[in-house]
Amino acid sequence: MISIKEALKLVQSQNIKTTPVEKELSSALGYHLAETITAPFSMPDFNNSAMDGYAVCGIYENYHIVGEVAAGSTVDHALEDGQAIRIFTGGKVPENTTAVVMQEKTSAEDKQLTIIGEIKAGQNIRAIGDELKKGQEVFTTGHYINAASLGMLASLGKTMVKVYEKPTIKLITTGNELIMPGQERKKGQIYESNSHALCGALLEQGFNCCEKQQIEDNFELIKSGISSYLEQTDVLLLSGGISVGDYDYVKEALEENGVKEIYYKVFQKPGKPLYFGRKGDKFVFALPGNPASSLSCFYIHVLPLLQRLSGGKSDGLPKVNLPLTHHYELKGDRPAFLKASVKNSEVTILDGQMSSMIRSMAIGNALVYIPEPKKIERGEKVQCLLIS
Ligand SMILES: Nc1nc2c(c(=O)[nH]1)N[C@H]1C(S)=C(S)[C@@H](COP(=O)(O)OP(=O)(O)OC[C@H]3O[C@@H](n4cnc5c(N)ncnc54)[C@H](O)[C@@H]3O)O[C@H]1N2
Ligand code: MOO
Repeated sequence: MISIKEALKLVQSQNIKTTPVEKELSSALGYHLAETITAPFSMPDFNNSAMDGYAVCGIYENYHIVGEVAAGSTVDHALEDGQAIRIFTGGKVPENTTAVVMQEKTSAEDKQLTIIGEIKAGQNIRAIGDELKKGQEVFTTGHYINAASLGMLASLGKTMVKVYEKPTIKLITTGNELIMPGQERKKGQIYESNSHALCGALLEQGFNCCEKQQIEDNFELIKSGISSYLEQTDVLLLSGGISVGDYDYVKEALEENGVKEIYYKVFQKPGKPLYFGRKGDKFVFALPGNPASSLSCFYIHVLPLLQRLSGGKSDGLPKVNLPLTHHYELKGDRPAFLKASVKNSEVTILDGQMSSMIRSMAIGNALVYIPEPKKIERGEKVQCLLIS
């Protein structure tokens, strides 16, 4: 059995292959850049008005109005001393403009403009290069494309960007006791739920479960299920059948498929019988079947690999240290990831910590990591992994 730190390091140290692809900007949300972006022109690349008002030349109380500049007008204007021009937000500021005065601080009659209050040179002018200079680095390789990045890239005139492809992911759930929601259930059977939680977690984190299947506890069926999925996917996830029971066939079926074990069993709760292996460029995680174990193992151990495979720089869920709202004692012997709720910059460890219990995870939004069994006082800071 290895420690959590060792397990994470083993994932982190894998040689991986990332694939750069060209994507249209409209479908690049959630990807990581596979190129460095530099500004092809300054932003803004013409001096423009930050207000609806008047561009004025010189600092006076009265000006002579000589015309108008609407946003989008490409006509070149030049002001002379004592002249003003009507201008609108985003409009190109004429040559020789001293400042732009917002409409509310002026009064205009015929061609005569009177200023109310003081004018400061340069006011309300968005100058060339204020945000970016031509040639300046905008984003580096690995940058995560969020909504604002799409806006930034579009404002630089980009229609295509080079991003890292995301890994393809398939999921096999195993267990004779599992039936599908909607089917009639007999005592001894339960509804298969892990695939729903795992596919949801994948989506939540920007990945897709391309295909999933449920296989009964039958060695040959599990072996051939693994074989066909492994051929077509970058990452194979399995749930259940990875412990030591007589019907736990997953580990052996993976071996028979030529998957090399990187680790098996992590000293943690939940998720002790976690398996990680690889075959060539393909990675396999066999997650323990208990619902909370499989989902926590996904967030803690699978997500960092998926992030690396998609060219990202993050290392799993975001982490913060927050004070606990109550006293807590971690019993047992294993380091634990406890289902918790973060609210108002504090964290509460929830009831229902057993590996079979998923409701506490559903109503919570974080996992609290406690590295060893101990008593923790109210107000003491603990590490929180933020799920949402
Ligand atoms: N003798 C030992 N028994 C167990 C050990 C151990 O060390 N020695 N470890 C326990 C721990 S810890 C875990 S976690 C589980 C993991 O076992 P498996 O990965 O083999 O999972 P299963 O036995 O198939 O299932 C466990 C549990 O979860 C339910 N389950 C499974 N798949 C699903 C699904 N897709 N949807 C909903 N629920 C699912 C299943 O019915 C079982 O109740 O092993 C312990 N045992
Ligand atoms: O590791 Mo298991 O997930 O404790 O029940």
